[in-house]
Amino acid sequence: MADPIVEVDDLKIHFDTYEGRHRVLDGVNLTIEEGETVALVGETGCGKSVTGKSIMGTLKRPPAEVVSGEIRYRGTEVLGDPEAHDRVKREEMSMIFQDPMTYLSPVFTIGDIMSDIYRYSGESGLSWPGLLKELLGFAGGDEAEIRERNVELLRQMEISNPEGVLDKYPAELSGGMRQRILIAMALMNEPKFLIADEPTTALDVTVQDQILGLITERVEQENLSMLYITHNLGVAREIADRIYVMYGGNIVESGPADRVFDDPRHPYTVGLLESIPKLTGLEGSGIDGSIPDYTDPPTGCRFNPRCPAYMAGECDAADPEPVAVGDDHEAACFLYDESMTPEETIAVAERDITYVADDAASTDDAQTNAIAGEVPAEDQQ
Ligand SMILES: Nc1ncnc2c1ncn2[C@@H]1O[C@H](COP(=O)(O)OP(=O)(O)OP(=O)(O)O)[C@@H](O)[C@H]1O
Ligand code: NI
Repeated sequence: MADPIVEVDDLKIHFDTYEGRHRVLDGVNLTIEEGETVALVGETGCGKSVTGKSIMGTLKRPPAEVVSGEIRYRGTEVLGDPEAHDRVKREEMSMIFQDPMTYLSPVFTIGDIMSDIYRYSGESGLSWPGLLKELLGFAGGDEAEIRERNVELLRQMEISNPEGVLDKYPAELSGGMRQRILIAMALMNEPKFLIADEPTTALDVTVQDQILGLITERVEQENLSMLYITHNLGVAREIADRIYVMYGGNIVESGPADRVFDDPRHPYTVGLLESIPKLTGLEGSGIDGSIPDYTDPPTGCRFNPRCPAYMAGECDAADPEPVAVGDDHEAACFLYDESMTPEETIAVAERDITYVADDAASTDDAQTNAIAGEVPAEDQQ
């Protein structure tokens, strides 16, 4: 096993709002190893972005409050040490987002914005040309060389007319082009670790694949480690070495991508996967209940009100700890205990977890029982 690059340990994040206290992250544990691509999946509102922002150090505190936990980057605790976090962020991490327009100022050209990023990085004490020299091994650092470097970055993103694009304003470019530019910018500081938060969700289907291809190509070529946040289970399976499934602010299941998809053990994961064919076939159906109310979450396992394998007196009494259900495969569920063999856990999953059959998907009853949430709607885009 490679060394961990990022470790999240018992992360609890609450938000104080006028509606009350939102107990969102409820003890998240997550590890990303060197060179590994990890996908974080789950319905809308389950806490994926809050987790990503916590790791990136961009969560605003307040309203967010760290109730417990540690985040270690190559062994250095950063959650409680903003200076260390800033340094790591500047030198090693980058993030790409769903909506590039939020991060591209409309009044500057792409070339200007890219230059600004160098200047911002320069706040660490190095001048812009100095930083370039330092980071990119440039001998000089005059305007022409910097422009040259920007052109090269855009070319890596398969932008065919990089010179022209540098002189354009963000609004003059397509969504896909803007996302390519944002990825190029994210790679400017030569990060070692990338967080991608739904980077293709806002794009046309045909463009989604191209962007995903560009990201995975860069990740492979530069040997980056990546946390990829998505609703789209197909994408997660395609790109991830390991998957973390999140529900209501908890990691409910984790493991190698193939294992989690082929042998899901947590009732939530089972429902999530079963809801895919339904959703691609039937628009708007199969949606049931909702994620927990974070101001008043269910006691015990937060999934218990929606769970087909719910056991009264157990699931509502205590928080389930992750249990090994296979090789490097864990589920946080009272159906399993550590003494079981992987085969026994499969038998339990098959016996105790039953969702409504697909052919009943159009009835009201199925709608209240099936698990779908927003996941498939996003998959359809
Ligand atoms: N700034 C905030 N103030 C108050 N509550 C917040 C704030 N940010 C997030 N939350 C709470 O955290 C929950 C999880 O948000 P998060 O953005 O992490 O979900 P997500 O899994 O990324 O969803 P999506 O797939 O829609 O992006 C939200 O439902 C909301 O209740
Ligand atoms: Ni999100």
